[in-house]
Amino acid sequence: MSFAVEVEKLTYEFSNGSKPSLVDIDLQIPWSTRTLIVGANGAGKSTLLKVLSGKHLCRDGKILVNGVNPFSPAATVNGDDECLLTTYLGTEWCHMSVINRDIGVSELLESIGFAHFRDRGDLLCKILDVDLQWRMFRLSDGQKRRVQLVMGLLKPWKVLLLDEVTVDLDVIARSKLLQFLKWETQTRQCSVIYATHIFDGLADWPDQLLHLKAGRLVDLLDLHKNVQFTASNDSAGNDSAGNGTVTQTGDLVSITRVESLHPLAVAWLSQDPNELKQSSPTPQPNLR
Ligand SMILES: Nc1ncnc2c1ncn2[C@@H]1O[C@H](COP(=O)(O)OP(=O)(O)OP(=O)(O)O)[C@@H](O)[C@H]1O
Repeated sequence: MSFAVEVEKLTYEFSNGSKPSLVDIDLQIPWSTRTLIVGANGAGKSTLLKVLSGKHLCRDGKILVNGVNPFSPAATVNGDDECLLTTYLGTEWCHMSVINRDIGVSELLESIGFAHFRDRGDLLCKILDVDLQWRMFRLSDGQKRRVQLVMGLLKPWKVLLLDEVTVDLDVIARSKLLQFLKWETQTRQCSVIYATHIFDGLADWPDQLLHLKAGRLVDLLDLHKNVQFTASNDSAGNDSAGNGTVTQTGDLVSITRVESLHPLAVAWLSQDPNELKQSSPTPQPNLR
């Protein structure tokens, strides 16, 4: 199969929506790659990930994941019962009720086939520092999220759709998780698509960057070809707060000083429509 994901002329509108949440999207995501989706609140990131996961039926446009329509009941990985076509880990998944129950972590993991995927499960527990002796109701939010991630990633997938599920993780756990996902894409044929507002530690993680703006795909950058980080400390290259700045010459985006995608996300989003900005002035605090 040539691409992990192929999308043509995809337009999607919720049945109760007043306008389409995704408009005329064309996209090809190669195998063994990591894609980051950048966009303002409401830009369509979650909707795109859910459509790709087969959660929403999309009548307009073509969507293929591993060559099959992810909404189709027959959307499985040909000849491989051990691998899921897609895994979507998003907000609703984060709120699964079982994580607050008085249940042991090993019992919880056994109930979803830990024994069958023992090597992968042990590796995930090690990476996410999960102790099988823990009891769920005694854990912190971040520890619960780590157990959930072990559960969500236990069964291998062809395409992983991550909808900002790392907010509760400490920096070490997040970094190890990102390294694990990178290793996965390098060692078996799979791809990861990750929507996030947190750009720390991501500079050398993605292969490509998508920018969604009001449901449209407005930028698609190949990180290896179109983005460079320059080491210059010269003040002309930085904003007043000393953060990196972004300049674009043709297809090449240069990010100065900081090796981070944060300045690029800020540059993109600062040009995006923001209904709040247009409708009312920012309220000023009353300091009297
Ligand atoms: N269940 C729904 N019913 C109707 N409209 C929806 C629904 N979910 C999302 N939308 C609309 O679709 C558009 C895209 O929403 P989406 O959740 O995909 O944005 P997002 O980029 O993931 O935003 P955020 O960064 O806030 O998570 C928004 O205009 C939103 O109001």
